[in-house]
Amino acid sequence: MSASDFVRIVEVGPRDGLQNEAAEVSTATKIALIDRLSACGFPVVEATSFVSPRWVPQMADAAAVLGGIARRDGALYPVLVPNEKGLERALAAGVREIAVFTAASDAFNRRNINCDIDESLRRLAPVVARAVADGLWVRGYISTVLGCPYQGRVPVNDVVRVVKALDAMGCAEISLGDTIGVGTAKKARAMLEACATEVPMARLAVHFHDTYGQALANVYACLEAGVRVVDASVAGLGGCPYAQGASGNLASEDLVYQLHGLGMNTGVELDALCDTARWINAELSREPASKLARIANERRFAG
Ligand SMILES: CC(C)(COP(=O)([O-])OP(=O)([O-])OC[C@H]1O[C@@H](n2cnc3c(N)ncnc32)[C@H](O)[C@@H]1OP(=O)([O-])[O-])[C@@H](O)C(=O)NCCC(=O)NCCSC(=O)C[C@@](C)(O)CC(=O)[O-]
Repeated sequence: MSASDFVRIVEVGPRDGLQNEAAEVSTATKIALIDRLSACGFPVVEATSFVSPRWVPQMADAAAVLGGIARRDGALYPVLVPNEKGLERALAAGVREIAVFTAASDAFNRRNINCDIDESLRRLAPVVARAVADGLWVRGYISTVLGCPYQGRVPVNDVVRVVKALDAMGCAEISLGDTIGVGTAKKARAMLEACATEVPMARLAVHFHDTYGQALANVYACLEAGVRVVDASVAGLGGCPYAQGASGNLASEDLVYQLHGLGMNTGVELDALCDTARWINAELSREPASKLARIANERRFAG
């Protein structure tokens, strides 16, 4: 990997991070979080999701959140969309970027979206087709790429099959999610490389949860394999409501520290990000899950 490479970080905290919070987070706090992350320089901030509020009540205010944010020129603000109803709501809210999602495991999909993989692909095809026809940027997520909380091991071929299906549908980017953070570096790299035999590496992203403390090592292995899009969540917020035991995402500030230390560019301002991590931790009355947010003078050794 070349030191000067740009790594595009997709900041998923306002969606993946907050969706699992038990206590209701106010719309004002969600808006302030997105605006602060925009100001840190993230090129992509996943803002919210237009899923069923019966399933994920925390995201019920999606339209109000989008209506309140200050969009930074050039930044993308995708939202999760599970079905045609979600797309209708997102379009009505003026969304220009969406993310659809499925999994490499039937068992997880049934808990998360109430259908198996094949049915999810049938449902998503018209959603993606319409979004692409309307000129929207569409990202596809695949959960459980390195293990499923219900099924256990997930064969790489099952991941590759779903990658091919999302690519054929028209997804511009496909994010490979280790939903429960069980992956290790060698397996993560092998899975990514298998996917890259079907879809160019430039259109693949990696999305690690840090449940087993492997996320940064997995990112490093995948950077060596050529990936340049990495998902992360400020303060390591997160966890999936339908994957018990899944801890937060890889913390954005720990990732930025790593990437800048490797000489890579992200466009993200680390001090402002650490301030934002401390701020959202205080708002949510949480202890920082990231290493960086615990350190007062993170800048001294950065870069
Ligand atoms: C997919 C469904 C809707 C199926 O849910 P269902 O119950 O099978 O669907 P339904 O069509 O029978 O709808 C049930 C009710 O929800 C309504 N509804 C239906 N759709 C919508 C919508 N879009 N917006 C608003 N309302 C909606 C619908 O109108 C109906 O309302 P009722 O008539 O009963 O009052 C549901 O299972 C769902 O919303 N699941 C989302 C779960 C979720 O958000 N999980 C977290 C995101 S995935 C994730 O975090 C992983 C990721 C991406 O980060 C990567 C990784 O780490 O792995």
